[in-house]
Amino acid sequence: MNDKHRSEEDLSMSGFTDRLIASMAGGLVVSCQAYPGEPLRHPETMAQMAAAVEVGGAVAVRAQGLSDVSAVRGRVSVPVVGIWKEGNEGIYITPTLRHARCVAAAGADIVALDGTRRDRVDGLTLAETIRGLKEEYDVVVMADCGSVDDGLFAAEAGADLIGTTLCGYTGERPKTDGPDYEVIETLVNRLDGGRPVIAEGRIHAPDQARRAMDLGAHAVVVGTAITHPTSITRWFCDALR
Ligand SMILES: CC(=O)N[C@H](C=O)[C@@H](O)[C@H](O)[C@H](O)COP(=O)(O)O
Repeated sequence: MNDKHRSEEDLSMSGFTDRLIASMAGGLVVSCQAYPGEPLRHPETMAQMAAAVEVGGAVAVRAQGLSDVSAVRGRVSVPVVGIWKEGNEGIYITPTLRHARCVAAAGADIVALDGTRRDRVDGLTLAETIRGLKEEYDVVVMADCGSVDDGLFAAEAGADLIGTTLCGYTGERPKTDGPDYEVIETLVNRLDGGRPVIAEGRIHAPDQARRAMDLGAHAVVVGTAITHPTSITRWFCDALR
C-alpha cells in the first residue's frame, strides 16, 4: 500500500513506528532481567536498574514479565521493549498473541516476540500474530530470531525490527562465544535496509557492541554483561581460578 491509499490513522501509526525506531539508531538497549528465584527478581528492582542504565545513556530498555514491563515503563522515559517469557525451552519468548497483547497492555512500546519459523503453540502464524497485535495496539514489533532464515521470514511476516536474540538457542546456529557476527552481517546485507537489524545475544564487551554496529546493526542489546551481577561475578571468579 502506498501513502496515497493510507488512512490518516495508518499514517500516524507508521510515523510513530518510524520515529521510535529512529530514536534507537546507533544506540545501546539494555536488557534488565532477573530470573526466577534470583535475589534481584522484583519489578521495583528492575525499574531501578532501568533508571540507572537510562542515566548511563541507554536508548531503550528491555524488560521481562508484565509486572516488570509496567514498573519499568513507569520509571523511565526511553522506549520499553517488553517480553513475557513462558518457560525456557521451545517457543518461550512472548509465545502467543495473548502474551503479546498483555505485554502491549502492560505498557511496552516495542513488543518483542519469538520470530522463529517454528510452529507456535496457539496455532497462529507469525504474520497472523503480528497483524492481530497491531490491529489492537500502536506498538513496534521486534522478532527475536535464531538464524538468517528466521530473520527473513520474520521480515516477510511484518516484524518492524529483526533481532538476533535467539541465535545459538534454537539448534540452528552454534552458540558462539560472543555475538553471532555472521548472522548479524548476513541479515543486514540480505534485508538491505528493508528492516533494521538489532544485534542481541552474548554481547559482553564494548568492542563487541562496536563491531556489531560496524557490521550494520541498527542498535545493540546488552543484558547479562550490564545487569546480571551473578554472571559477571562468575566471569571474574573463573578468571582468578
Ligand atoms: C536467549 C534468551 O532467552 N535471551 C533472553 C531474551 O530476552 C535474555 O535472557 C538475554 O539476557 C537477552 O537476550 C540479552 O542477551 P545477553 O544477556 O546475552 O546480553
